Amino acid sequence: MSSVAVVLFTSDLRLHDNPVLRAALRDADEVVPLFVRDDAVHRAGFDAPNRLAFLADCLADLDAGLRDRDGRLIVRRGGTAREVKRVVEETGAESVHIAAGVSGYAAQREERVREALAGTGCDLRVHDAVVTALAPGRVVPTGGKDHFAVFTPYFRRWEAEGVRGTLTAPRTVRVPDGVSGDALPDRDTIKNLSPGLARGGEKAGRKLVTSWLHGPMAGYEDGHDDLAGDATSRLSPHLHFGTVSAAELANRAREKGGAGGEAFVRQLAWRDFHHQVLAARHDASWSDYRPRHDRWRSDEDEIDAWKTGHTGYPLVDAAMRQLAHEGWIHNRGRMLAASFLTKTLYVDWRVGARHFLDLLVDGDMANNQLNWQWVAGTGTDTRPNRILNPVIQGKRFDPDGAYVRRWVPELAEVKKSAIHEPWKLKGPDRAGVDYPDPVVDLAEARSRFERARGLG
Ligand SMILES: Cc1cc2nc3c(=O)[nH]c(=O)nc-3n(C[C@H](O)[C@H](O)[C@H](O)COP(=O)(O)OP(=O)(O)OC[C@H]3O[C@@H](n4cnc5c(N)ncnc54)[C@H](O)[C@@H]3O)c2cc1C
Repeated sequence: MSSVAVVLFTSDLRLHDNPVLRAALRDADEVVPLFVRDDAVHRAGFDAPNRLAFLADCLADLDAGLRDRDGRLIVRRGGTAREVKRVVEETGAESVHIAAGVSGYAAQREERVREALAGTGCDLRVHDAVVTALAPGRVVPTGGKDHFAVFTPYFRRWEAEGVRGTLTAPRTVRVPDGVSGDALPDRDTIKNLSPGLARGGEKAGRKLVTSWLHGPMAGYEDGHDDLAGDATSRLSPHLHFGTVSAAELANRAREKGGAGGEAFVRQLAWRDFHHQVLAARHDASWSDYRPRHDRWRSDEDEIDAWKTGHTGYPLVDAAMRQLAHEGWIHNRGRMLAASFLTKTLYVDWRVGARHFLDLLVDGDMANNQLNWQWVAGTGTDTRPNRILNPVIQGKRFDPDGAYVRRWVPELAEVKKSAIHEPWKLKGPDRAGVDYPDPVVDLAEARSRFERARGLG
């Protein structure tokens, strides 16, 4: 009789460089490639339409890739532990393989699967360095701490440790007969999608990687902050869903080398850095990593102006409108939008993080929550009280105003000298522009924040 293993796909929706799939294929003659659409994700409001649509693409592509290899994807809906147990009982599987996750949800899911399998004779095997390039906890600071709280020393150790080797995709995946699944989710039935949403799937991800490595990555060091140039990889949703492997990407970028390659690999280490923080501190998803005793403001009109891109600060508004349109924002735009909400308006970072999670196609517990905390000064930033000024940021990172004009069409005709300060326009020039006055005065907002943090 053939032996069977289950591969429980989670944030690793790929066939290339997938240690989970490879290990299952080594263990058994036949493999059940399983994805469970867990009701808990829905209950937590984490299946936002943009991510659900991207996920639908990923699952369809994974299924197609498996079919090319004589297999298929089994999708089930319900509780993950219950569905895994059912598949184990139906197939007599002797092992279940899963990637180690970093969030509280992932830890709980793993625990529930372990409990469900207890007494069945089927082992749970958890694989590291699947979701991240380097496994969380693989490098730790001297002195007994379980994670790094500062990026630079982490990065030194990350680089010295090196990333595991890349694995090839399997040629054949034999799936036992008679295992039933639900229909794949249908992207076309998902409502409230951002109109400019990217397409998901491993094929799309690998294509993007190849064109990135052989082209724009060379200019990444100089160009990564140029908002209008849009010269970053846009690989974040693929890394989030695991259609692109972080380890393989780091290896390939390193091989390609150059200043662009090095700068890009450093960003992948930032991703690992936030993941190792969350793995050690699940509470940092929604609680201050370093409490500053903030007594946040909550003005609904101001929050609404921020969400809809009507704060009167062009660069903030451009970023927020890009979010609504694409479900994605350039990193510089994310930093500015988050600084404006948490420091200029002095609104709780959780309000902003929730809104980003509702729209971002790459919305991710580690990267979103910990970057929000970093910007809010409740996280790992060693300068927690810095405030980004939207006018200065605009002049520096969008000097011609091309990014603002792209996303805030009301300002399309405004001349370069006033594009980041349209309130300075006079008479008919101002009257002809249907754009709000600033929601807050920057100097007053700065004093308010500094007082609140006990600095002034
Ligand atoms: C407030 C805020 C919220 C954010 N929310 C998310 C999120 O939900 N999901 C997410 O993937 N990223 C998030 N980021 C990090 C970063 O903005 C995005 O990863 C990046 O803009 C994605 O674009 P890219 O793929 O073109 O990045 P590139 O510049 O091409 O970088 C390559 C990869 O490195 C990683 N990376 C880059 N910058 C960071 C960073 N600061 N922290 C962690 N990883 C990084 C990402 O995986 C990215 O895809 C957030 C940043 C801020 C300031």
